[in-house]
Amino acid sequence: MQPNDKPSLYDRLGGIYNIATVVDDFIDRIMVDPRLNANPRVDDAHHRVSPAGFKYLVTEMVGWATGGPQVYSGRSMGDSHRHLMITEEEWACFMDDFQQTLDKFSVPQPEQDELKAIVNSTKESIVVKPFQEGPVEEQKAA
Ligand code: HEM
Repeated sequence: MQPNDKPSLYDRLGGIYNIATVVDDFIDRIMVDPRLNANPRVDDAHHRVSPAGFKYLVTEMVGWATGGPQVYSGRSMGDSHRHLMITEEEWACFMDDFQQTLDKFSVPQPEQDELKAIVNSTKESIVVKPFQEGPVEEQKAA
């Protein structure tokens, strides 16, 4: 970081220990959220993947996306969610869980806004459009 540059979001969040703590709470929240597990594909995957591995990948991704030294090694958002057929309503529940976690750790508003913008940038790859099969990226490619 140059002396006059604004610190990265990663640094403003307090680095990987803080990020991992927030991800730990968030993943524990979403993996048992009955609103998300009402989708049988999500429920099945939430019982198939290990919480520790899931937390590892999401922590790595958030470190990478916020300007930290981590390099995300997981699958693309399309590849890891396409088969889940996630709806707009489920997306809203996921964001509600996210808000609860951000508030629990009193993440300041500017950093909350930046984190939500990062998460929202993945929405097109994750949420399916109503009345059509397949995620948005596939529909565009078609
Ligand atoms: C309603 C929203 C979402 C739900 C219900 C959901 C659920 C899931 C589930 C069940 C898996 C395991 C899939 C499998 O292995 O079959 C998964 C993987 C993953 N998700 Fe999500 N997800 C959502 C949104 C997001 C968002 C917004 C992000 C990040 C910005 C994210 C990051 C990841 C990552 C990093 C993985 C692991 C990828 C890999 O296995 O390589 N998810 N998600």
